[in-house]
Amino acid sequence: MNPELRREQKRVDLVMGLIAKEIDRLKTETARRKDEVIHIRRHFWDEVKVNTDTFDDYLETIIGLRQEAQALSVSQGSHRHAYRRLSTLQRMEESPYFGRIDFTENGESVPESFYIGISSLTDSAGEDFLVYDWRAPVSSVYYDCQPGPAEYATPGGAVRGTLDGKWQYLIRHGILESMFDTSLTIGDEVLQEVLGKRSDKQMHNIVATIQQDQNWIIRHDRGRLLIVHGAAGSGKTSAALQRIAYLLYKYREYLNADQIILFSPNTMFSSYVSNVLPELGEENMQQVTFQEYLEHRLGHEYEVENSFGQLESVLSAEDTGTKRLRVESIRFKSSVRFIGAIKSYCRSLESSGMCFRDITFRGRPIVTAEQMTEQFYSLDPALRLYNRLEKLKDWLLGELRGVQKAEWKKPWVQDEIELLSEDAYHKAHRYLAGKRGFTNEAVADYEMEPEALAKLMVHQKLKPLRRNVRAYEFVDFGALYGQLFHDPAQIGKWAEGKTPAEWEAICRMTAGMLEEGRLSHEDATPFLFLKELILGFQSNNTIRHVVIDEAQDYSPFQFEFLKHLFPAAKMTVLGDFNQAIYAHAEGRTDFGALAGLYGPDQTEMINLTRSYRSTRPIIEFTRKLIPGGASIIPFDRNGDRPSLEQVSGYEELHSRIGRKVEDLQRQGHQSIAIICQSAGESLHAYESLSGIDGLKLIKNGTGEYGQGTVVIPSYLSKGIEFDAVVIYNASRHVYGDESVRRLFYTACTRAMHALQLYSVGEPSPFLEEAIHEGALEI
Ligand SMILES: Nc1ncnc2c1ncn2[C@@H]1O[C@H](COP(=O)(O)OP(=O)(O)OP(=O)(O)O)[C@@H](O)[C@H]1O
Repeated sequence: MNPELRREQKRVDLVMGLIAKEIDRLKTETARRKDEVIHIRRHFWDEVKVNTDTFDDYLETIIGLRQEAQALSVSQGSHRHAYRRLSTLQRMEESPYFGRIDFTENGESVPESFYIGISSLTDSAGEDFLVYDWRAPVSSVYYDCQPGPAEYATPGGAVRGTLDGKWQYLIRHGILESMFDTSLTIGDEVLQEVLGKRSDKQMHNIVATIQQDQNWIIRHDRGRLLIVHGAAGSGKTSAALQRIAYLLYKYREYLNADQIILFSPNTMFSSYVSNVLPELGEENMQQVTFQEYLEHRLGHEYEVENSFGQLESVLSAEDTGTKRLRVESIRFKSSVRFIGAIKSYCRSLESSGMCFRDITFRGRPIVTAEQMTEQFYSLDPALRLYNRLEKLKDWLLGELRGVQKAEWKKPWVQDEIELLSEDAYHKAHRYLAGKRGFTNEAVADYEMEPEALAKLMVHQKLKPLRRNVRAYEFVDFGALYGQLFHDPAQIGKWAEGKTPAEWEAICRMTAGMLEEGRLSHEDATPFLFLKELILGFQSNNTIRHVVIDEAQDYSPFQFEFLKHLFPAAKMTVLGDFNQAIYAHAEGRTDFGALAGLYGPDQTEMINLTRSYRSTRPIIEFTRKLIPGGASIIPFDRNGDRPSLEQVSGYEELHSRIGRKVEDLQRQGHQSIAIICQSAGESLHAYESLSGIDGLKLIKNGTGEYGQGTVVIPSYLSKGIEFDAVVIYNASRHVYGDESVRRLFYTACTRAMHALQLYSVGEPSPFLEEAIHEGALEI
């Protein structure tokens, strides 16, 4: 061992010793805190005397309860805090730090060494930092600067000085295996090693090798909207997750993980990325898919198609006319123009056109839709729709009180009373006794008046109606949305005459679906938008950051919607238009239109062009599949050239894939994906390849990303990666239409180390350039 390594190993030993001591202390502390929590929970009610006899007793009970709950919450908080620190230190036990900078601050004569790791660590006196958190202000020098003049921002202003040198450390279980002088580029050696590893079933943090442009994204902190457009594998998801960790660190006093929400493309992706923040000692942010959100808000009234269903219906449409109609419908209903049309429609509802539902009781209408319309439009027209609906709601509740008065003497009430079960009868007795002031012990003394019971009976029967009125169920949103499509010419005017060519047919198609209780994916967001415009947006003010991954898949409509939904939040949007697989994005190549969301002053954009996921030969191939692909820069990692085998039929295809998978497994690839275009093709492939050991079929709704060999539809493979990818059938028949080019590109870019394509018959025209230029072995 050379003297420098020996010296550095000594330091590692010192730090490891401190970590071990701190871990011991925290183990004792977490055990103690845990006991404390269990004790408080177990004896919670022993400590609180519940007495509500007098107001003072009641008050004392409440105060006692509060104190106990507070003690429990403090203990739980301390336990959580100690436990999290313990987990972080246990991770640091594997590798206490990964980098070092020597920085001489202006005015000082000797450089100071800063060691950088996943979290800070001070000496036992708590005075000197032995390790700096990668998110600390000074650590940005490590990611951003080359030797020479350097500076970093702190809350107190910029600190200037000279960066004298920069090192990368490879420490495993306390042993310093190597250290590199990385003054010029950050750890290409280490990056090589990290990227050359086999994939894992969960994504890992990249803090040891964050690149300069990624660091810019992570630390960017100006304006409302940050847009990242980056090539496949350029680290967008990684940068987004480390950015969340950074924000949680920087604003730890005001921000917690629950105030950040990540919109992910599907639930499998959510599970795939859920490890990164805990690995960095942070709690996970909230994760949701847009579909989950839609379903949550739309309830069960409609059968709501999901985005994959929409894609499948376009992919599998046999007849070109139906397909064109659907694509046109999707594109128009996702556009900013349609948002404008819906807003105009809403304004028109201020003077006429509201749709209501009759309120019926015991089979007959007690307030009709016509009465509601009359009442609604008799209200002050200066009031907003929502305020008028509130007034209408109060009026309806009044009408229900009138019904109650009118009904209690009717014979049906007596009939119902006679049918009451004993239990229900006693319940009513207890309830009325309580209302008359009888205490629990004296309930038996109360003699129930028949009149009170009859009134109670009617009151109970009307309860669901009152609940529905309070929830604005009397507004017929389905009819309101459907009405939009009754007069194709009117919406044309609102959309400034820019409706699609087959607009009338689209209107008929939409109205038909709504009547059948179905809501297509492209209608779901506009439907909800209309509802919210009328009822007032149910916004969420607690969320401070919204991160949208795979953002090319969101329509302008969805962005507008999210902006309204999270009015207090900043947004980070990450995507790649070369992977835009949905019909609404056809023809769109960048996020230019998004700048209008918060205005140019509040918007920052960055492009990532270097790609890390795949070997150089794979990237040299995939970038030939898309226009402008030449600007994608591969990270220099060796591997075999992707190869294409043309077969004459499915039988041959399946036997070749079987042999190839065996071969890949033998080479040690742990995750192998056979990627098909659609769900139908996946099922066919899965059934035909059943001879492959442990083969799994991934379907929409598969919640966990596992390892092994899988068959997966192209659109579900978004955002994730595999050691080796087999493209099931890259033929002209399957990937011949320009509309699926991006889908094909997405599928091919999932491969980290090996990529094999098969084609039954003539290969896809997308491959021509790659074949011509020798990027694909045939
Ligand atoms: N700086 C880095 N250091 C180490 N690994 C990195 C770095 N940047 C990216 N990677 C790795 O590259 C792979 C791709 O990263 P990621 O999934 O974040 O890219 P992406 O841009 O979101 O890709 P896509 O758009 O194709 O889904 C991951 O394995 C990630 O760990």
